Amino acid sequence: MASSSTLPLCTTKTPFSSSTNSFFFAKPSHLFLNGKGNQSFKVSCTGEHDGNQLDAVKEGAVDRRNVLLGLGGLYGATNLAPLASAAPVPPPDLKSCGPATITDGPTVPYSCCPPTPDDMDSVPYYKIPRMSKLRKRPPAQDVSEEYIAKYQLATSKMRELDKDPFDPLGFKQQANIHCAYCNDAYTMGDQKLQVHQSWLFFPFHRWYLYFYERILGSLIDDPTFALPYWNWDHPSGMRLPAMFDVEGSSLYDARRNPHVRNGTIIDLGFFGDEVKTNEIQMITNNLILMYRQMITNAPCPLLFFGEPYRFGSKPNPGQGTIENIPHTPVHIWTGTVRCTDLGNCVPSYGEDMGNFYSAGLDPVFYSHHANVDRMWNEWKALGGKRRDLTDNDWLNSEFFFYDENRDPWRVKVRDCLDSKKMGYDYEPKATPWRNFKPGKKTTPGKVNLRSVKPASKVFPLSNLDRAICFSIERPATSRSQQEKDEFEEVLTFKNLKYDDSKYIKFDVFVNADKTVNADDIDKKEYAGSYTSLPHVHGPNSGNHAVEVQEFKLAITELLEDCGLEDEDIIAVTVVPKTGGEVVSINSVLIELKDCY
Ligand SMILES: O=C1C=CC=CC1=O
Ligand SMILES: [Cu+2]
Repeated sequence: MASSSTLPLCTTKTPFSSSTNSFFFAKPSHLFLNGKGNQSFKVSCTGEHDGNQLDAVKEGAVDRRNVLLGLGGLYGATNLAPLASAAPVPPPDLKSCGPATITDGPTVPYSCCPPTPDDMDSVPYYKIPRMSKLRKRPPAQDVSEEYIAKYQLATSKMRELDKDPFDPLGFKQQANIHCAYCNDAYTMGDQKLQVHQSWLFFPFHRWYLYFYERILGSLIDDPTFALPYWNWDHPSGMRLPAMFDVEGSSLYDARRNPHVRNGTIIDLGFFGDEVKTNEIQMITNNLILMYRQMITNAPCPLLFFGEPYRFGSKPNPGQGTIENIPHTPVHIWTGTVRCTDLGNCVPSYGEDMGNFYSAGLDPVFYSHHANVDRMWNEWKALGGKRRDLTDNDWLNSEFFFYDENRDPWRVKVRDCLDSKKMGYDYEPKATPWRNFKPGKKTTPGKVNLRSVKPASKVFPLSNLDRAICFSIERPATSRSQQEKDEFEEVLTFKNLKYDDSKYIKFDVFVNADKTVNADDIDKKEYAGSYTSLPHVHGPNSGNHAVEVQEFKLAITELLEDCGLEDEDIIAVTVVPKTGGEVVSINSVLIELKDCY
């Protein structure tokens, strides 16, 4: 599909009072108006893109600078969405379900398509049945033997249904749901559908677990049955829950990394780079990561949920903080790693948990995602600007599932925002990470900026094969609390390019130098990490180059903690952990961004 590379032409018929008023596309679906004070505006954009005539007009009044204007139907060409109108992601058309494409997986064609209803168009919208009693999901490390026996029985009954490979309630068919939605089996317009690396991540997995749990309950005739959550955000849950590690049990999976079996403390940042440290430090690192991903780096909805993903969008627009870490590292830590006979073990899509197509074949997947889902509730409970997105393209996106009666249903994101309304909740467990601000300040005072190159001399960076340290200007200093409440200070890495057949991870520190020990992230200067999984590619897909527009880290709180708020220039250090040699970064800047 030929696509023009220019953005639609927009003109403002706006009685702006001064020449400083201008506008620009800062995100494909958002237009920023640089304006001051109160004023009315009318922006009309006309343009043509791929045969779609665009006519979008938005009127209104703005009352502050840098207003964020969501021009409903307007997209920048980079989004490749139909410019005539924005649209939510529709449910997959099962008739177009095709073979999965899998990296490092089976070489033979692998199908994970579910049985197709006769008439897809007549599949109705699901209505959540009334529940007399909430199902309460327990922390996996605290359940009784009786509960474990019940869960084992339900899972073995589900596995027995595999005797009919087309029974939608079978264990393999249930695992194939994840494969179909993640390994290119479904298309969306002329793109492949992928529910990871975007704002669909949380709602898709919530609906997925909702039906999985109800099917298990129906198999043991217990509508109150609730999945256990792998409580990896609490020190007592930072190991593989014992119930999954009993050989011969229906909850066991032989295809796991051997290190999960001896009660090893999990590394919630694992990307194949074994951190050499002791258990206490690992638990500390894990709690620091949880604090950064739930609090420091996720003050705003899009930073938590992930980037917009609409009808026609390319897959993988960008992941939220929790999908990034700890969700993906838990997958990779649990899945097998391939070791050469020289003992060089690297994660390489290790089944089951480490590969999209097979992750659901490990029963612990559903407990892992139960805790990911619990983080959605915990994040909103933190308050501030932490709330659900209000974009209708998110709210009206849809998925398709079979229920416990083998009936096909369409479901919407907007109907899964409140787990209690869906009939389940989580048994409470302490969240020690809430107050676990990094304690140590590694760099006394300020890094000596005279010995550090400015970002303009370091970027564009052709590869990240070693730690780099650079200085960068801030857009404002000594910001008032009101300004900090209104605009988040964000460190943004622009146009990352890399070979996405590789695992990528790098850590970011503010006001630390290149000698910083990245295995001990209990330091105020640790800002966060970028991670990327190898993405699946079809056969003969050739070049695996991918370009990620932005990687953002919210640093308002970190600057406060490090006593840097009055500095107009700060030092940033980037430490490669996995795959840095194939990463290039075009530029880095610090910007003030509206929290949306
Ligand atoms: O979401 C996933 C991330 C990594 C590997 C498998 C998954 O399902
Ligand atoms: Cu997952």
